[in-house]
Amino acid sequence: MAVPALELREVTKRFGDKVAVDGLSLSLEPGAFLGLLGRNGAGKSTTLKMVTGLLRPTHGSIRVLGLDIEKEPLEVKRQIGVMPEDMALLDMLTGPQYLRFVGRMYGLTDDVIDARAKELFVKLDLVPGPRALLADYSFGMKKKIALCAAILHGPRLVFLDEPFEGIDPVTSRTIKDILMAMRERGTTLVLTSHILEVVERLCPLIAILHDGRLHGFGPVEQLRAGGASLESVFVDLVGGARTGELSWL
Ligand SMILES: Nc1ncnc2c1ncn2[C@@H]1O[C@H](COP(=O)(O)OP(=O)(O)OP(=O)(O)O)[C@@H](O)[C@H]1O
Repeated sequence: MAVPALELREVTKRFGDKVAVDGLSLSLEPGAFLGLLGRNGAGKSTTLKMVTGLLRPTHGSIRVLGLDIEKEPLEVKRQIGVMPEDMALLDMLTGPQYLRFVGRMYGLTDDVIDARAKELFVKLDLVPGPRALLADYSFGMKKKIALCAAILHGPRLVFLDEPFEGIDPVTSRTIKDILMAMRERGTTLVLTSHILEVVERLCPLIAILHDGRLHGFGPVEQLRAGGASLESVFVDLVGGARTGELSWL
């Protein structure tokens, strides 16, 4: 059997008394495309931070592309791509400068970086042009640059935290196409999103986190057995929405 692209065993993360992730175990085959779902505060970003080496688990073990993240954190970081939730970009740089900075960290030559950046700028319609500073980019443009930085080096495993948040519908379509093309080439992808219609169409594999625990994991068709929408499956698994009027309206 192939070495899993990602393997979590009994992973727990505590922040003081708060248990953000609680004994999470899951394994992804190479080439898998996982949609990681959960309500606000379910533990999705904490999980992504742990599997990308930004946070250490309180308990449990994580292997990424066969590497133990505790023992070989740098090698893991070299081999993966990450689009984090908080997009800590370097505001005083232009887009192409930022991508050079990121590309050099991955050992790419400037020629390769510039050629790939040019392609990405056209594809993602990054209109501010080569001279605009990241500080002046709109939220959606920052998202796009963060995506460029995550995939510039052609990683085999990519983690994307809310890639479609604040993105216009046309760019959203382009991003979906890029992700599908990466998947066809065998890249393993993990994304979080609250846009269930997008996840339903894009991700063949779904994990649903609730209070830091796995409440559902499997192929999307299996979870939706009986023809239910992913939204109803999700709401059933994590508890119903509160209905009723507000007292003053
Ligand atoms: N650094 C931290 N210190 C204390 N508590 C934290 C910290 N980071 C996360 N938490 C808590 O852990 C829980 C899980 O947070 P997390 O950001 O992983 O949720 P999420 O599923 O990504 O939510 P969202 O969909 O709103 O982004 C939350 O209750 C959050 O308040």
